[in-house]
Amino acid sequence: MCSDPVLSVRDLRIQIGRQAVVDGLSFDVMSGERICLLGASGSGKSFTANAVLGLLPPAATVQGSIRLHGREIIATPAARRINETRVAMVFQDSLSALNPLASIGSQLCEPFIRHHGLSRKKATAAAVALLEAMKLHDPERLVKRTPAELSGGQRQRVCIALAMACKTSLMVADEPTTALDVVTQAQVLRALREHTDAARTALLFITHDLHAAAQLCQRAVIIERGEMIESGPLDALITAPKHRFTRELVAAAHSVQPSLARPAEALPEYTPHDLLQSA
Ligand SMILES: Nc1ncnc2c1ncn2[C@@H]1O[C@H](COP(=O)(O)OP(=O)(O)OP(=O)(O)O)[C@@H](O)[C@H]1O
Repeated sequence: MCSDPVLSVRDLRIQIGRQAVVDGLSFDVMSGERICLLGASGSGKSFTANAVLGLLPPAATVQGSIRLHGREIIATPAARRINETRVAMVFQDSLSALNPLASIGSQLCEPFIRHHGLSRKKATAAAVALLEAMKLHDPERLVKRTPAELSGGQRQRVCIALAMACKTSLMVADEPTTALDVVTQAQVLRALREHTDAARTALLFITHDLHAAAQLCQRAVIIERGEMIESGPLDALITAPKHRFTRELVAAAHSVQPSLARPAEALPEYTPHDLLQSA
């Protein structure tokens, strides 16, 4: 891992009217690193993600600093970002993230054509190869379908493929597995892990789910009511949580799945059959 952060957030403050929804948040994401922003519902995770993406609502006032490769981007909305400061994104709702009227193929081709200058033919080949790498069955047929013709898990892997096609150095994934069943969650987390590893893409993973975070991330920033309460290597936070909220989070996660701290590399490849067998 190189020593310069890809993303550097300093004293981030976001207000909606008089309410502070993010209050003095600071953290770094290093090159190729996956970190999670972990907190309860309403703790300010999505506002932080949207500030990094340049997607804050007009009603929000923002202060502090967000640097991508050293360039200040806090006041630059997504639409005005240059190539070097673009951030790829994956959202919870894959159906609304994709254009319902356009084929999967035409949506996946767009970044290859627009940002990487490929011909339509080469872009289609690249799109098919990317879907194959996402372990999606029969990608040649899949590219001809529209989003509504796919399952939630297939669609979310298309969204990850779309984010990877943008070839940015940072990806933000906001609760990408929350709406999925456990088997599909594991597939999507594996796709995120393998592809960010392969492309050395840094990941800011937004979640309230410690299990999902433990499968994907090396480091965590824990927030409560818009403030950072604890941060560090995820393994250390799981084995020796310091803050009350982190302790509660770990205890609650252990109560549903005791083997929480398994390293990502050791995770089994779950199939529906395995889960049924172990039930
Ligand atoms: N449009 C809005 N106007 C005023 N306050 C808002 C608005 N949208 C969200 N909030 C408040 O901002 C705070 C942070 O919201 P945010 O969506 O960032 O939380 P979160 O941690 O992502 O929650 P979740 O896990 O439920 O998505 C919450 O207290 C929420 O009530």
